[in-house]
Amino acid sequence: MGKSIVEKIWEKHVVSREEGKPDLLYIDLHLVHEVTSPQAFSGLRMKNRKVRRPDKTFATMDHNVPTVNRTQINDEVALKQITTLEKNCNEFGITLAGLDSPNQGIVHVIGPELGLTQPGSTIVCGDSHTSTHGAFGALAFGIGTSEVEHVLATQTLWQTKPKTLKLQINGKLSKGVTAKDVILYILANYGIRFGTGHVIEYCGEVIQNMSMEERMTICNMSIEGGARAGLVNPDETTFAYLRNKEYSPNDDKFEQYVEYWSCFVSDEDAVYDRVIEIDGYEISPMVSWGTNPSMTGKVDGRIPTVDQFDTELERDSLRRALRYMALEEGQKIEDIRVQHVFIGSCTNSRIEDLRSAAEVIKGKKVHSEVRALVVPGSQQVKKLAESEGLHQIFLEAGFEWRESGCSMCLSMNEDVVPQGEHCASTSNRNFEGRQGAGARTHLVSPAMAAAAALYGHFVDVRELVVQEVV
Ligand SMILES: CC(C)[C@H](C(=O)O)[C@@H](O)C(=O)O
Ligand code: SF4
Repeated sequence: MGKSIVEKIWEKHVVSREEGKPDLLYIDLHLVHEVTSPQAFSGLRMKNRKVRRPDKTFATMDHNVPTVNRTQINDEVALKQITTLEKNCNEFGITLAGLDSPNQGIVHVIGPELGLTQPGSTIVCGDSHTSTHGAFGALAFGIGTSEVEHVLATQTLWQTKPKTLKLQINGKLSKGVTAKDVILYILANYGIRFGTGHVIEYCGEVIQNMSMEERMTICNMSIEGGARAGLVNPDETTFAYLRNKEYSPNDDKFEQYVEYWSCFVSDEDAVYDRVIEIDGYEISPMVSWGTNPSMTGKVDGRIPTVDQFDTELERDSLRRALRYMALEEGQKIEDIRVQHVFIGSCTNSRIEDLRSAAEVIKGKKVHSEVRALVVPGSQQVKKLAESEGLHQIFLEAGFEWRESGCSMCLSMNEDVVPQGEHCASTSNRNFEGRQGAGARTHLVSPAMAAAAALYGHFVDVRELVVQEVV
């Protein structure tokens, strides 16, 4: 019987196994950020322990860094977390991409772009969106702060073997439909719990045709479907991306690595605990209208009505979400007005995301009632975008062009959506208060966010594409 990539990576990393207990897994890469690491380092210090593999540990600061005047940190908690991370990295000998580093950025953007994220490896970080790295065929998952301490001290982690879910996306995507729409469509159709206890293996023609950045967007949001992680089998696209990255294997060893990485690809006859198939042609540009990522619909559709649901629980959760969002049941999604647009986050802040938004707004102006921000995922993305002149396109249209970080994805810095206002956001979570107390988030693709910035409400980006051709 064949094996799936998850089983192959797992078997390669088990250090110790005992009947009835979780397995002890070896961890190849531990990524660290300022929010979930302070107590872990304090724990080490109290027990007088060292970091076992500082060379397999890499840190950056992203969650609460300012995106303007980066050296001027006004928030006390943020300042404390940032200086604590600097001190900890210094003391424990860990490489840090700090605020003055050209490699600084959102932890899930910089791992891949530096070539730290590699196929067949186990990757952890005290952050739920670690699933992003699965795009490279790595088993990558978020861990809690006590586990961060365990990994720092031992380079291993106790884990129960997850179940496997094969999610095959057949056919092609229509023009104007992006990776973000694919994952939002999946969440809209299967809910926020369908992946519980599983690692999702994304495959099929749509995934094969995607760039690494698109695959990252999909794997990133696996966690919103409850999954432990999400991944894609490594292929030529993966290997091409990894060539010449700072921490990728050198040229002379690269082919050997490609051979090694290829061993992890799922066997044709691999068996999965669950299989889901969807059709790429069915997917439209999507907009979330509610307070979790599954409360999402097609841009040319309507918000559901209460009588469409069978149980009182579902009807209640719809009513509650609509009350928070100040929207009506049955309302047309295109009629939802937005006052803010945020292009950024580990879901959609890479160069292809910025290019796709820039293409929509080029030569046009942001609507007079909209405030729009672009926050590149990393300093490298920012620099590349500037070398292509994308920042000019954004600035001329009336967008603000910021420094890299998590920013308005969770508003731990000063980038906050005011109470009661709506934001078209390329991030991954739309929970109550996520972008500020009383803020109302709508999850969309970068192209859809850009279009909303121009019109002040949601518009079907496919129609813009068609109009331009005509
Ligand atoms: C701060 C961190 C623990 C958190 C996470 O784990 O996801 C954050 O990144 C988020 O997106 O909500
Ligand atoms: S960008 Fe958002 S989702 Fe990603 S790590 Fe930062 S806060 Fe979490």
